[in-house]
Amino acid sequence: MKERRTPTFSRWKVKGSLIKLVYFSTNSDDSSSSNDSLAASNGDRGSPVLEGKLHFAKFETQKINDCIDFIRSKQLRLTGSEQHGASGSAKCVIKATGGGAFKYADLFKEKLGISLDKADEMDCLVAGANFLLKAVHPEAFTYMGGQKEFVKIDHEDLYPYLLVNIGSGVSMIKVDGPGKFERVSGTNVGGGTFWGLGKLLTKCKNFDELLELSHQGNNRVIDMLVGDIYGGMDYTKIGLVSTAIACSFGKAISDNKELEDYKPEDISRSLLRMISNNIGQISYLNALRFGLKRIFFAGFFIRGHAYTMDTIAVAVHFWSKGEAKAMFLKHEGFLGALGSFMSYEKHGFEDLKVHQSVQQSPVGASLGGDKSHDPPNGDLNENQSIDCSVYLSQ
Ligand SMILES: Nc1ncnc2c1ncn2[C@@H]1O[C@H](COP(=O)(O)OP(=O)(O)O)[C@@H](O)[C@H]1O
Ligand SMILES: CC(C)(COP(=O)(O)O)[C@@H](O)C(=O)NCCC(=O)O
Repeated sequence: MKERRTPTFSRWKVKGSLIKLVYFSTNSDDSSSSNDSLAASNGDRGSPVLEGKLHFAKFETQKINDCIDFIRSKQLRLTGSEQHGASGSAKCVIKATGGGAFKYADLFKEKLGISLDKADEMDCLVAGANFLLKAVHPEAFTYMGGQKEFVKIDHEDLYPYLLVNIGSGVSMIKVDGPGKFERVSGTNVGGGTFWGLGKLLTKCKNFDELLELSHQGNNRVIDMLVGDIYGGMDYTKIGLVSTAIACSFGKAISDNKELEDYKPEDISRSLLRMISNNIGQISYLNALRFGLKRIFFAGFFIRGHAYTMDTIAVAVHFWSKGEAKAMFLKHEGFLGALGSFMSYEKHGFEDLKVHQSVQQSPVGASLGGDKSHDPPNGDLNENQSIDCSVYLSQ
């Protein structure tokens, strides 16, 4: 497929984290036609419509030049609406949200001649989540006992829900409808904490290495379990089995060991368990606070990693006594970027309609798809595209 100059947007984050990019390309590979006549046809609503695909890519922020090269090579920018005269401007614009939209505005202007049009981060997260939950199937899934089960979302019964976005920090948002939400809580112990502490404690050089280590580790080497405290017994009266973690990293107090004496994989696993469990617990408490039964977890901390999802799901199940359900999203890390895309509305994009098949893009379609480092159970969702139509304002 030949990709064309298309409406696109991206989300930039500060150093050490990720840049997420979502862009649209038209289906046709007839490079001799102009984009305008080629891509636009009339939808059944009478609006001009572009048939194509949404693509997802991510780049480590430290490799921002790769991202710039990618955007340049694909000639990504807002063109669809310009050509329909909706914006009335020939200015090159891409939508951006998050801290990077401020931090990298000058760089994008200088290197690509592109202006970053900033969109509010919480608005974008919610718009992205609502879009995915309503338009894309399969998208949401539960994870229990190593089993992933996709959930069909009833559009009439979607709201209210709790959205927990685990990025560098964690935001917890009660969503009541399209554009109707409140950020009810958050925690500063999030994905950045796992990566930052993990880096210090294990000397890992990249996030995927740290995640991979956690896969092989044993947290019981460092964590103090209920059984360690009560001579191998459960504390049945308060509902704690002997294998429950009583105190993360607790064994390090009395082990008489130095950091070097612990295996990096055990440290990584304890850390991942500690942070995931804590997020699961705070999320449940907020769900309880507002009587919410469904909690959707997103953000790139998750990375489709089995152990992370299992810990979060077990925490929610345990604390809610099975009343609340943790759900995860296939496009977990792209909510903000997707929400940015939805905000092109003001530039003449009326609607985005998804065709129900999710396709695998050819390998290499995304420079950001650093496949070699993806964790064993992770979804390679940046390599997936979604067939869709973009309706343009008349
Ligand atoms: N390749 C990666 N490099 C750095 N962090 C990663 C990577 N993959 C996943 N992460 C995790 O994702 C977190 C950032 O999540 P993200 O959804 O991108 O949030 P944000 O950019 O809004 O802070 C990091 O703190 C880290 O825990
Ligand atoms: C400030 C943020 C919204 C930024 O989003 P992020 O880049 O972490 O995805 C987030 O880090 C956050 O919600 N932190 C928790 C702050 C708190 O409630 O304590």
